[in-house]
Amino acid sequence: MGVRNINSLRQNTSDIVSAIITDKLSMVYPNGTKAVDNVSLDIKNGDFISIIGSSGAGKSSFLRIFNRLIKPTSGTVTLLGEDITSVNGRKKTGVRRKVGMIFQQFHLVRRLSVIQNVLVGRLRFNSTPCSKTKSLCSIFNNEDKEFAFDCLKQVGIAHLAFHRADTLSGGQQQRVAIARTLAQEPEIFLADEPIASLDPHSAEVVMDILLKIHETRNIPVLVNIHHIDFARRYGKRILGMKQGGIVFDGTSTDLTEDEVTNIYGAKINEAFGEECLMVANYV
Ligand SMILES: Nc1ncnc2c1ncn2[C@@H]1O[C@H](COP(=O)(O)OP(=O)(O)OP(=O)(O)O)[C@@H](O)[C@H]1O
Repeated sequence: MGVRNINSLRQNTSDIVSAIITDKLSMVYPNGTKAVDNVSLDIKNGDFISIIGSSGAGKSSFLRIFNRLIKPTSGTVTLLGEDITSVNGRKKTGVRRKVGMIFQQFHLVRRLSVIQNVLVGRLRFNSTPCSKTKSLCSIFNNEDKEFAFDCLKQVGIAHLAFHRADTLSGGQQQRVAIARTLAQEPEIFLADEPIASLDPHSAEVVMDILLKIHETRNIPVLVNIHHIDFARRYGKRILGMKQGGIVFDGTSTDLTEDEVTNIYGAKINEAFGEECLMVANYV
């Protein structure tokens, strides 16, 4: 199957709200590397998307444009009805609040407790200046603290709230990162290789949580995943990236072996890596 035409997609799903629309989006790094190449897509609130592709295909760069961690070099991105292609300052901060993101390497403050890490997600709702002499918890009101606890409950680790972040397992730390993202009340959820460092069981727990977030909040979730089995199992829609372009846009049923071979080319082994085989044996 080829890339779906943006207009036909709009017609098919006209009753569902667009969360992200990209039009001829490209990203060329200063050294000349074209990471994203002319991508036009319509992403709906009802989308749970697995993005697959070999290392260097452009998956991370593509996601990072949506919370404006990087600025595209041409084309446009419309996010929740607003053109965010070139926003700066407060508007860019507003985009970062609306678009939550987790990463392979959790990015927690290791020496802080779990609940303090989650409260970091509330910082953008809090106007109290955070000085070195004030502890992080003291600048938040009870409502924020209850909210943070509730986020931890949603990822099943409220009992670990007062543990130091660096005493947790990788899977637990990723759940803290998800809770911190929930605390910012995102309208779009991005996950860049969220399970790449996790054991098979933890990987499944994390993917189940992301799916639940999508279903209960009706927000789009876009997940970069290296391995095909997870992408197929969880993605309601799968995007295949190759050399910065989208070469596949369809369901797991549409994703034939030929499509997988086309997406990964000579790097086909990346699609069925060791971790993936471990998971396949485990489930
Ligand atoms: N800051 C940067 N400066 C220059 N080139 C970059 C930069 N970041 C990424 N690239 C290049 O852009 C291309 C796309 O990289 P990107 O990380 O987006 O791909 P990816 O599919 O996410 O890869 P991986 O799965 O290995 O993370 C690659 O060729 C990469 O080397």
